[in-house]
Amino acid sequence: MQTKIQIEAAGKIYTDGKHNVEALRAVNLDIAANEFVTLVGASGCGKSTLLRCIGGLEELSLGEIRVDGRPVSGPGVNRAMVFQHYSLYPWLTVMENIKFSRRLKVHREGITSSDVETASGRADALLSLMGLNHAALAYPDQLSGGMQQRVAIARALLPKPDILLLDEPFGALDAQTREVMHDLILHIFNLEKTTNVFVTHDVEEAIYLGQRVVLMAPRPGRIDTIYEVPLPAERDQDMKLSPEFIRLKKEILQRIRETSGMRTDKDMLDRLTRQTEPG
Ligand SMILES: Nc1ncnc2c1ncn2[C@@H]1O[C@H](COP(=O)(O)OP(=O)(O)OP(=O)(O)O)[C@@H](O)[C@H]1O
Repeated sequence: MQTKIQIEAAGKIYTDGKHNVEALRAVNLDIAANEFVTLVGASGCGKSTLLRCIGGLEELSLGEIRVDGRPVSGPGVNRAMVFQHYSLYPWLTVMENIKFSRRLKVHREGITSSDVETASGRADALLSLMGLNHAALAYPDQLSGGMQQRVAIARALLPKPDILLLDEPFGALDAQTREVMHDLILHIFNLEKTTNVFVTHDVEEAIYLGQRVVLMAPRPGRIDTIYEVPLPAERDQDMKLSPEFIRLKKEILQRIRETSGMRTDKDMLDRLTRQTEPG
């Protein structure tokens, strides 16, 4: 098993000069090439921070992240990010959006126009893969949320990244569209052989997509538990009804509740009832 991403004693402290927030403490994690890892945990446990540090959008305060053995010191074309908000350019068509990063690089890094031609072939292929051929000339505001996110994913895949970093990419979509997107993202993962790190609040999504689910805990942000997902590599929606799936979902949800520092509903109800009882 070849290690793709090594996270070693990673720490991140945000400070505004007066207050410090320890967003990550002593995070250690190795992610193999062509592995699909999902990150879950209570709000504020550092999932997005960790993803942004892998992407090079944020600098660690302590420790190191290496990709292919080389320390991450900023963003790179080998690591593409997809966010919850599609961040498409409203004045560009679908196809122009997909090719946009390539166009920018022509100016910035002296990529030749023949590189751009090759990218155009790939852009066409990605457009079909996403089922968006009919929408190539449409503008983002003419598309549904699911279609916009497919454009954002195609744009991220255009430069053939080895690593896809996804921050709640389906968080704004309705349940049916999410299911379709889950199968699409798994299909792309198998085709493109990327290494995926996927942040989500949705435990079911984390289990369905991930080979491992990394549960993080807040204050300070840290890894609490790593779960191997006991499902066959080839997923299908019916697996969500299997006893292993349901058992793991329960276990992870329970642990998120325990680590979130919030009281369980029953505790809270008992307390409220006591406070409102007369005498
Ligand atoms: N730019 C920033 N400046 C200061 N504090 C920050 C910044 N970004 C994140 N934080 C803090 O760091 C901690 C971790 O935040 P982060 O967004 O990584 O968590 P998360 O697990 O992704 O949360 P959520 O699930 O709510 O999106 C939180 O306490 C957050 O308030």
